[in-house]
Amino acid sequence: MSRTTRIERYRNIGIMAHIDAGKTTLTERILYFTGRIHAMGEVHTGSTEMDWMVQEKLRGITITSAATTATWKPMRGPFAGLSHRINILDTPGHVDFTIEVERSLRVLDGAVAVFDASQGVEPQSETVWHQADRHGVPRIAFLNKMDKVGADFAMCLHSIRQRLDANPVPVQLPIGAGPEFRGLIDLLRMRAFFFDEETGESSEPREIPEPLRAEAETLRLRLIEACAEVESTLLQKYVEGRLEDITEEELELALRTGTLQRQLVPVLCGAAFKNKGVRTLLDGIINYLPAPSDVTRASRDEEPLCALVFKLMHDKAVGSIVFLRVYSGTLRTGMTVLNTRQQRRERVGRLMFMHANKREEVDEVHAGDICAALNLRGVRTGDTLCALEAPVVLETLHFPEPVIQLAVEARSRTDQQKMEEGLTRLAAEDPSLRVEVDPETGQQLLSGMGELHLEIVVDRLRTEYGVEASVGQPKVAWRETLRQRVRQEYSHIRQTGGPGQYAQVVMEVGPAPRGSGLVFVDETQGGVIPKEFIPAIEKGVAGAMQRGVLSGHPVVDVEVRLVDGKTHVRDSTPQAFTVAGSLAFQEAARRAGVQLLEPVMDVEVTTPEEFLGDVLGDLSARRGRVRGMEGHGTVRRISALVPMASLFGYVTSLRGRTQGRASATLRLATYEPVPDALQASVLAAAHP
Ligand SMILES: Nc1nc2c(ncn2[C@@H]2O[C@H](COP(=O)(O)OP(=O)(O)OP(=O)(O)O)[C@@H](O)[C@H]2O)c(=O)[nH]1
Repeated sequence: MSRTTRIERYRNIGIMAHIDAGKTTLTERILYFTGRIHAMGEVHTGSTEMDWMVQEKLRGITITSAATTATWKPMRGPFAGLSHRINILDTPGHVDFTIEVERSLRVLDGAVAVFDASQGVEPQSETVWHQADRHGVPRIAFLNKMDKVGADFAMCLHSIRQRLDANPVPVQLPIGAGPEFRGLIDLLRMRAFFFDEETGESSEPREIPEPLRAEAETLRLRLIEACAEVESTLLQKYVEGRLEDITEEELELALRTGTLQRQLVPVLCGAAFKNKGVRTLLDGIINYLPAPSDVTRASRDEEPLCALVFKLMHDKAVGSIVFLRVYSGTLRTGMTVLNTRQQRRERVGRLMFMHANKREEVDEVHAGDICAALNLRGVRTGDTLCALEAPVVLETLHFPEPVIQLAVEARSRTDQQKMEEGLTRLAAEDPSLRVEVDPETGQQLLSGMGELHLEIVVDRLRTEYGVEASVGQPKVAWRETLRQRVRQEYSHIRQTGGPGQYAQVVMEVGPAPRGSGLVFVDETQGGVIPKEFIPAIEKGVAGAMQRGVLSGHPVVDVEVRLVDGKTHVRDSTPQAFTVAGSLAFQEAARRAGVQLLEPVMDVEVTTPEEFLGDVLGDLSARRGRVRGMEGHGTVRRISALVPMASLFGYVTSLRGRTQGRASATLRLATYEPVPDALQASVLAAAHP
């Protein structure tokens, strides 16, 4: 099957938002308007097409970023009347699932940021916005819930400017707000549209209502100014005062250029729930967000294949599903490709497009496509698949560090096996979940991004794998690092019976800056240790760091300088040097002194003013340091740094003390040294 839609007419987009801003409802309406589904699901009845996993239905929140495809012909703008293909990557709004946001951002070309118009920018949208900044993703903003009491267009623009440091440029002005939200003024055409209350469809264009004329004109001028900063021809007309010569097309194109260059963010609004503003948003997606060919020049079908694996999923019926974004070339079933990261060849089995929980099988996919492949066995998230003759490695995904740990134990021997299998699959799907076995207790240890994250893993073990597990108390995922620099000599010599082992190393071991992991430098001279043994030594050090020295938690941020060593002609082997590296490091770490580090979270609490004192008192009792506070109406937003160790159950306790009216988001800010008294008690608990 050859390409059906030209690559210039693709839009690979994500929809990002704070939890409850209406992302699922909006996605659903988009699928409805683009003819993909015929019945509209409602989130509260648990029937939406995107939220298809059981837990998602039960909890009403979006966990998995499913990819889905839709077709849209914009009514107006430079692409009017042309059929476009929109691939939507759903991204969750909850902070415990940043990995999902991160992997979507890695493969999408543009995004719609959805805000609750009565709230403005909320903490999680801020986090996701900055993640998108890091990935250089062009965005448009959609102010949803304009029908809600308290919806405030001007407040939202202000908060986008202030909190996101962005340049919001409204292309619409709402007519009324809250229950009075009746229509939109199109600031490019300077016409008004009114909604049908039943269907949400807009009327024929009309005159702008007199009371809104002045505001519309001010905003249009603001729009022209923003476009003039992007396009010099517009600037000319603007400075010469020839505003009436500026055409709608010129403005559309300047808005597109400005969005692609990330100089501005077009702002649209509506109420997804009532179908209001969804069609104009779809037009906006096509008109302002980039095609794959705007982002990567080489994205052509004739180029050699290059694709990124951004997600793995296990499906009971078909087995492992690998989600791919094709950057260039064509991928066909039966083709052999190279997985450059794993250094192995893969034969491509079945290929398909995913429409939420339905699948469309195809025999080839092209540059720009987001698709799923079955039975690619050795593939991991972040791998690159490419043509055998043109190997490349794409930058992999950034996996967040886990902050908490949970021991789980199967209730029976048969469950044990099912649990191991289930955990292996869940960890393959979710690289932010780590699974290991506690060497002392033999229990499975799960490490993850937060309490909710691990709760869901345990829940999935039960519902998808039928495993009843006993779950321990969640613990902090501590880290160790070294207190000072030491010089360490170590000889590993075994010469009794059989082939001997001989390896001697001399290294300087000490702390390295936060976030550097292991910095290993070979400074040996004159070939005292042959080059082929150096990686073996590094492997030994890395293994010892992973196992930890005092508490069984990994050692991080260490510099190791290999300065000297000795070999034996017959008895020196890579294995002997790995052992020497490992034991030298352990000895050095003990002498240098181990400092326990703890994850410190960035906590953002939104609370009604009346609970402010109580919330602050509680944060300080939890060793929290308040960094900032701001108010919006009677609602206060507090930002604080709090150690993970004192945050267990925080969200539940916060709800309890504020009658369910305050909310909080937590994300890892940094690792900090643990106070000595606490370190002593953690170590005592590790070695009772
Ligand atoms: N008043 C009003 N409510 C809306 C609108 N859109 C969505 N909602 C409601 O807001 C709530 C949250 O909507 P969702 O679509 O689940 O939000 P979400 O952002 O997908 O939430 P998560 O998946 O949990 O991140 C639901 O109760 C919706 O019915 C709207 O336009 N107006």
